[in-house]
Amino acid sequence: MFAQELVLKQRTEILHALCSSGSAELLERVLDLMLAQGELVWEEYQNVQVPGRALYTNARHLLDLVYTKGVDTCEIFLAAFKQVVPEGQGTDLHSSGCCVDLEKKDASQISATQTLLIDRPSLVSNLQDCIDGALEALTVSGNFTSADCDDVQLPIHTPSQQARCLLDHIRSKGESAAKVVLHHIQQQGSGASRTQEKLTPPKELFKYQKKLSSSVSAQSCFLSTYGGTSNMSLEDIYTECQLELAHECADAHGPLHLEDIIGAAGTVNEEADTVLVSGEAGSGKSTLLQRLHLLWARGAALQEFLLLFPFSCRRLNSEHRELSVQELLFQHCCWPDKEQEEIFQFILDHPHLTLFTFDGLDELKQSFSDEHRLCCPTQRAPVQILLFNLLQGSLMKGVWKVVTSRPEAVGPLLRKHLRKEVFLKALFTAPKHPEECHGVRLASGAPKNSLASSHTDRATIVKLFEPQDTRETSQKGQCFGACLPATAQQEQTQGAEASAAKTTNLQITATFVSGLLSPHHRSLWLYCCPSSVMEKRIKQVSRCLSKGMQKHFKSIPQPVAGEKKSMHAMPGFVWLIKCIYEMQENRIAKDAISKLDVDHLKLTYCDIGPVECTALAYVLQHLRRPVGSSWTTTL
Ligand SMILES: Nc1ncnc2c1ncn2[C@@H]1O[C@H](COP(=O)(O)OP(=O)(O)OP(=O)(O)O)[C@@H](O)[C@H]1O
Repeated sequence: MFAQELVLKQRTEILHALCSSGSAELLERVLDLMLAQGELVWEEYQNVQVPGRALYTNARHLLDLVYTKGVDTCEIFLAAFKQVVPEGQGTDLHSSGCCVDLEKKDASQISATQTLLIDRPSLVSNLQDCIDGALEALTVSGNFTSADCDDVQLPIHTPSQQARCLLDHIRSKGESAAKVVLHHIQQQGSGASRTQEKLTPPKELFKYQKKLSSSVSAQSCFLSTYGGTSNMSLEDIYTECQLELAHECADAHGPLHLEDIIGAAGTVNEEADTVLVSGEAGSGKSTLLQRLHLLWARGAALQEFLLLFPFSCRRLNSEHRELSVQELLFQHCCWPDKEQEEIFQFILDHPHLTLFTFDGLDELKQSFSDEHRLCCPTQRAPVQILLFNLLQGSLMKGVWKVVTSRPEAVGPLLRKHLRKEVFLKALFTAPKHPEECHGVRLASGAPKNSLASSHTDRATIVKLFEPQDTRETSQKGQCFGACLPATAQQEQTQGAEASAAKTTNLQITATFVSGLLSPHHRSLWLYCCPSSVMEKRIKQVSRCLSKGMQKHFKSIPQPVAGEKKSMHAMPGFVWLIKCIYEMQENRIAKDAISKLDVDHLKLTYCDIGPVECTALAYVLQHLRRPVGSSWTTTL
């Protein structure tokens, strides 16, 4: 009760101490402390701090509020008052000995938005020195508009009021804005001292940053299915994956998150700037990178980087010109409309604000070598040489690089240039929507066609591919088409209404099963069915594939007079070819293709990638006339 009485009895003195200077600073600092302690909720704070109202009125309002909230709040108020108002300013409160100590709450386990509240008093003081930089970072990341900046920078605001106003705006912007500003303040504390520089990006850089992030966002918001036949929103299907540091690390607590890929945990070489994300085939490396790109472009992660340049090693293979790093960045990722030199110079001057990602190092035609050294960013060289020099840091030292690869493609030569390595482990994760097979990994670290673990209940896998309605058999029919007996074909007709997504899933399953039937994997079946049954199934499937092919060939229209007979490979044909390839039985390939009688096979517009090419080569080598004067393959 004592604290409450003091607030009442010393009201005049408290008001005088807080307001007599005419500046709102003391009152605002008391409010900061009370917010940080959780003694005032946001609405109460706003009710006290009414802009344009007399300072004394605001202070009176606070005293009324504190008094009505009770003795605990009064104690916290008095503690805040003592901390803010210098001793001997007309009150006896400093000697009253009635108040509690203000606690510093633990901000390590909470969100960035909560941290802004809990650390408000110190953030207000830290921000005063870097308001401009913080506003720039918030604008560049797309969290603040120029109107927000104008609000903060109103000439009537003192520097501390600008800081408070900025924090208040961030509250309405959410977690990503809070992270940006916290990171910025942290950089000013540690990063700025590292470089002893003030960040002054040229105007044109902001425009370029905007163009780059919108192009990265557009590239990364859809994910192709593994079969490459359709696109789905990454946001809808993305499932968190399991990451693990390659090296034991004392400071790693709890699961690793996407952003930890760039974090300090697991660092083995402080001097290196390249992080390797390794994982088996199909474990989700490209998808993870795509997710990182999308989060960055939307301002939700990696906001410490102003620029992010995504590269695909597969695509780099087809770049046959010699390029400089500048040309590589601008021609392969995003072209600056103006001031290219100025923008590139900014990147060179602030390498730690740029991130390069290279997806699929294992797909690069050349394996990593550090023989050909290059350190001049304007010197031209083959792109592989540029890439190797970027990874080892002889070019663009200080720029962060994240590279993904299957583990077998990373040798000791590259390993010595790695800052750290993170393993991507596949998870058995249920998809967000039952009809999607995305997000389902069948085995951690297993090859695509081994059983796309013993810990998994087989029924779970089967269930994931099950259609959700009663037309189950009919949809199976879609997948195996001509392979089924007449009754099933009837059902297939009904199944034609089933969605394309389900068909794709079933096709992937069938391709997967074909792989399991290959001589290499056949032994795996022995755990679940006797070999006589297996043999029967293999015959059945090869008959089905052969029939499927014949049916396809029969549908090829006869040539018009005077023209060669030609066939356009349709997705169904390519799928059958892939199944035959997966089965790895020459006999089936030979049998299936023996009756193909066309002079011209067109492969345009049917999504032929490296996997499809390999499968086509495997099967088409058995053509009766594989290369002939009348044979043309258009790719
Ligand atoms: N996190 C995820 N959430 C949902 N689906 C995913 C996820 N990761 C992967 N997938 C699915 O698995 C497929 C294969 O993933 P991805 O291409 O990323 O693997 P990868 O490790 O890069 O394979 P590779 O080594 O063959 O290049 C994707 O097309 C996608 O359908």
